[in-house]
This record gives sequence, structure tokens and C-alpha cells, in this order.
Amino acid sequence: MISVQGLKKQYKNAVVLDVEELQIPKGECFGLVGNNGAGKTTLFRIMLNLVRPTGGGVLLDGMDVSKTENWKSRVGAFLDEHMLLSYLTPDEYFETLRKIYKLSVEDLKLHLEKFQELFNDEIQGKKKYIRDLSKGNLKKVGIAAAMLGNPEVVMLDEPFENLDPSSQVRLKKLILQEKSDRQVTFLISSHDLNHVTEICDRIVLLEKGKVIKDLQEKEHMVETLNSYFGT
Ligand SMILES: Nc1ncnc2c1ncn2[C@@H]1O[C@H](COP(=O)(O)OP(=O)(O)OP(=O)(O)O)[C@@H](O)[C@H]1O
Repeated sequence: MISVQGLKKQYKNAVVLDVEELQIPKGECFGLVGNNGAGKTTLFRIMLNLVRPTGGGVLLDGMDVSKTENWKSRVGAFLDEHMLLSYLTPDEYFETLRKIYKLSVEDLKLHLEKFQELFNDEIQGKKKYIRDLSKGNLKKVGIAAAMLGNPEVVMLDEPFENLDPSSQVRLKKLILQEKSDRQVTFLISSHDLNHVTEICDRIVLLEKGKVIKDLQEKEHMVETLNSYFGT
């Protein structure tokens, strides 16, 4: 369970995040939407202790993410390409992570097998460095890396962006599979309203850093979001 309490982030005089309370239960697929600059990435970055909040904090299973490191083995995330080691090939990168997470060669192989359809023969066994991959393929490497080591919580910032239509469908299938097989808690930010409403149990809408809607009923999600975004 993730618990956000009195979270505030301010840059000079601008308050970019102001979330009074948010509880995300285990196994929930939590979607985060909002216009550019609404504060989605800032919320994820604070949850990963990459940005220090001005006030309040985030607890993961009771652990304050800014005060202990123990939550890190339970969380996987891909926010942007800076999280990757661009001087490695995807194979070298996965092998490096395998060693860090102390997984067996077989564990890594089984994990990557789940991604074969999504990888579409473009990622493994190639001599291409991560820095030379297309944006979509780079995203696929980041997502596969975020899910490595069986994390209980997976945070993905704009996972569908830059993926071709078949890859978007394959990614949705993968997320739903992981969720039903292992009760993974997914936190997904997206501008793609169709995809998030399809796979998420709940959608939180941010506007200028504040939660203005917390939608938990599937039937009303699409309608409410379409009317908000004018889509
Ligand atoms: N280091 C920083 N210094 C000043 N302002 C910042 C900084 N980082 C983020 N911001 C501001 O915080 C606000 C929220 O940004 P954030 O990236 O969280 O939005 P977002 O919802 O993820 O947007 P997008 O949909 O465009 O990715 C923006 O106004 C942004 O300019």
C-alpha cells in the first residue's frame, strides 16, 4: 500500500504539487492523468525519492521513502531514458541488472520471454547500444527493466508514448497479465485516455498539482475524462 500525506512541492513561489491524501492499495492499477505540467512526473519522482517534497511525504508499506532504502527492492520504475545505461546494449544492460538483483540466468531468461512479443525481435541479440535504439524500443527496454526482479510496485511514466499500435496492445496485455498473476500494483501516467481507462481500476486527474477527480467506476471514467479534456 502506498500512502501520500499532505504532499507539497514548490519551486520558488509556484506550487506544482499539492496532494492532501492518496491511498493506493496493493494490486491496484492506478492511472494518473492531467494536462502538461499538471504534476504527474513530479508525483512519481517524489514517490521514488528523486525529488524532495516541500512538505508531507510518501509511505510505502509504512516506510517513509525519504528515510529508508528498504522499499527499493519492492519497486520498479521507468520514468525516462536517463534511468538506462545508454552505453550498453540491451543484453548487457539486462545482464547487469540480473547481477544487481542477484537473479539466476534462468530467472532473467524467463522474465525476458514474457517480453518477446513486445520486443518484436528488435531488442535482444543485436549489437546496437541503447543510445542508438528508436524511442519506442528504448521504452520497451526500460519497461522490461522496471519489471525485472518481481517488484510489488511498478511505476511507468507515459508507457504508451512512442510505441507503435501493436506494441501498445501487447503492453496492455502484459500489464494485465502481471497484475493478475502477481497482484503487482501499477502506477501509470498517460495522456492516452483510451489505454489508461481500459487497463486501470482507478484514474486520478491532476490539475495544477491538485487531485480534482478520483474516478473508480469504469463506466464513468471515459465519459468524465472526455468531457474534462474536451475529447
Ligand atoms: N526543477 C524544476 N524547477 C522548476 N519547475 C519545475 C521543475 N521540475 C518541474 N517543474 C514544474 O513543475 C510542474 C509539473 O511538472 P511535471 O513534469 O510534474 O508535469 P507533468 O504532469 O508530468 O507534465 P507532462 O504531461 O508535460 O509530462 C511544471 O510546471 C514544471 O515546469
